[in-house]
Amino acid sequence: MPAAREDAASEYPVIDVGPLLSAGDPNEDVRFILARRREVGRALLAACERFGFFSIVCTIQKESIPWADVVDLLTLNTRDDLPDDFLWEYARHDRSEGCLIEGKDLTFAHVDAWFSQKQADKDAYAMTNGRGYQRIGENVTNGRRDQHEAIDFYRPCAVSDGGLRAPHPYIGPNDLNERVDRYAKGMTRIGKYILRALLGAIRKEYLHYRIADDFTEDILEDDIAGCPFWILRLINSPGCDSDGEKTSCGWHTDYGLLTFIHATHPGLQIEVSGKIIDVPHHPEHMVCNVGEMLQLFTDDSLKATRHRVVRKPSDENCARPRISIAFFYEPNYDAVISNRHLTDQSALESGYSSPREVRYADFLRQKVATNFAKVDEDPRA
Ligand SMILES: O=C(O)CCC(=O)C(=O)O
Ligand SMILES: [Fe+2]
Repeated sequence: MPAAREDAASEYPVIDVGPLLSAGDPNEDVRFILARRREVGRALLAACERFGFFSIVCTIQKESIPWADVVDLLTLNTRDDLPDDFLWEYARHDRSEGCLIEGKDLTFAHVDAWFSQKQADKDAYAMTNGRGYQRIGENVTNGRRDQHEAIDFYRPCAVSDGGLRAPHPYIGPNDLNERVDRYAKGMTRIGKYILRALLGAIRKEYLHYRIADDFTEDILEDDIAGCPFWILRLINSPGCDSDGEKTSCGWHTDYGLLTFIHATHPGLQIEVSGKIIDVPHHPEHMVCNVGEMLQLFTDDSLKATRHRVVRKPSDENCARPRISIAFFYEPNYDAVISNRHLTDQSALESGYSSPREVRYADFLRQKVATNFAKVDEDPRA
């Protein structure tokens, strides 16, 4: 194993994406602002190539802004253009009186409250067509039952093709649907800023690649991810006792462009160059990882890394349930994703790369079908 890989765990990247989300000081020379953004793009690219995973923080005006506030502020701001000066204004504001928002954000407490209902009440919203509530053991990875319960929400769209698109599942008389929609709106923006920074870095750095003429920072805006599908998955993983580990979610890769995970406790592990790394947990960090569609789009240069979630007796508060909010930023539902925009020239010449394409909706449907595949025992037994 190359020496550079040996201390991979200690080099797990934590990236400040503040410069992408805020224009910064209006009095500052715009060249410095752009240079800072390019630097973030390069850091994101290096992280995606080497780990396929990284954690993000948002610092504005030397202050670390909690993700709940970032997401809420991006949701409130209806401007579509970049740069966005909203967060800069927020950081200048006296926040001693608390959050500016009227409490519409999606918090762990909301998720916990939903899962704390009686089993029969949750079962009333059981999953249909990929959306809705799943009991512990109903989600299956690699033929094994995952030890978590979850609710899946999909981007609300009209059902037009008999596919997985549909309105939200009905999940009971509370405002979780509304909170999910708001969270998704803010997270979609964050996903878009990060993807743009990544594509910009690729164009500058990938001199050894064949880059299609239409490959610009805007390429994802229309047919590929102009109207991105999303899945928001609320997950409750029971704690473990001193008897041993509990696999909340088995080894897998994610399907789409980028995944964002915000969780109450540690448990996420990734496999990098054959080594298993515990993703450092920090309550203010959001974990981000590359999905299979982004790996395909970049001709495998960005990695959809295998990961799992395991509750370990050695982790702090291991007996407590772990709540996670996983936001999957996906391509347009109907997008056809191919590797034609970015081709590793040497891999093409040596026969390691060939043209590939998939229709995202077909890919997703097939993946969802596998996730809830039958196993021998009855999950409700
Ligand atoms: O619960 C988590 O932290 C992540 C779960 C996960 O990897 C997934 O749902 O794809
Ligand atoms: Fe995942």
